[in-house]
Amino acid sequence: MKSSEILCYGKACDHPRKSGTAALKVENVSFTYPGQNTEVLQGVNIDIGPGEKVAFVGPNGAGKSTLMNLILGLEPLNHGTISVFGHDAQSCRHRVSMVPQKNSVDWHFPVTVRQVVTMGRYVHLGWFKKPGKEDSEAVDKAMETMEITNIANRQVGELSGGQQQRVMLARTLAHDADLMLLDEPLNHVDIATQELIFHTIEDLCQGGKSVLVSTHDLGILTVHFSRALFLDKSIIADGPVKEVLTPENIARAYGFEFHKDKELSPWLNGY
Ligand SMILES: Nc1ncnc2c1ncn2[C@@H]1O[C@H](COP(=O)(O)OP(=O)(O)OP(=O)(O)O)[C@@H](O)[C@H]1O
Repeated sequence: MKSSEILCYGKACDHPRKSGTAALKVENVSFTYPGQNTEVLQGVNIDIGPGEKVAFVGPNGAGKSTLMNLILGLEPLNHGTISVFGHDAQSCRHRVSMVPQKNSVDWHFPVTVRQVVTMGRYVHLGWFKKPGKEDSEAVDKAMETMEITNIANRQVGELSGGQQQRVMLARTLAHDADLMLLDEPLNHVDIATQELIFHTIEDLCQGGKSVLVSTHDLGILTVHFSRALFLDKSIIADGPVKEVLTPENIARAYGFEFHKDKELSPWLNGY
């Protein structure tokens, strides 16, 4: 995926949020990439409310990034519907922001940290209007939250993996979307950055934002999430972490056989 696609938000719509509607509603979505003949998503249904923080779990190739790209409108939908706060997701792209997987961004793009974070404001501005005081303040605040103010003038290509991840999160904060899709935000980050990311997500959800976080780290589910969605082309399980994080569901999602008598990893004991 090109940086220009990831950084494109589409036109801001002025549809008010419909009261009582889900932040995200995915209904019967199936998807096949153009020119391919295998479905990568099959009959997916998801309903996420305002203020919810949901872990999105599944093996490599399960379709997590594909679904996030469909929600953001980066791929055209083949089958089913996706709505955001009661409106067709395609017409409400400014309400949704995404932190893409780190390796899907072209980090050689010659821009500074501050310029990337400011891109989060273009959805409110359009590409041709200059950022004003309010935008500048939003950018400052986002950089402060992600603790990157001291590297504001550095080129993003020169940064470490963890610093780049903080920059992409700051851009999302500056965007101030209502639904945030974070695609493996914990990859390449140290424990301090992980903690910062979790605290930030928690604050966002307390403020009514909805956040969907894809992760391969099942160990964090019980600590940081109350709800988890297991996907492997179709939804394998969806519900409170305490109920869905079972050896059977993990085995189903990751496609291995579960033996009751086999010893499990320590963090699964008790499930
Ligand atoms: N542009 C594309 N064209 C064709 N097939 C694609 C494309 N992008 C992804 N795929 C395929 O779609 C399937 C789902 O991939 P996707 O990246 O959505 O999975 P994922 O769950 O995000 O995996 P991971 O955990 O490894 O990031 C895979 O089989 C992948 O090969």
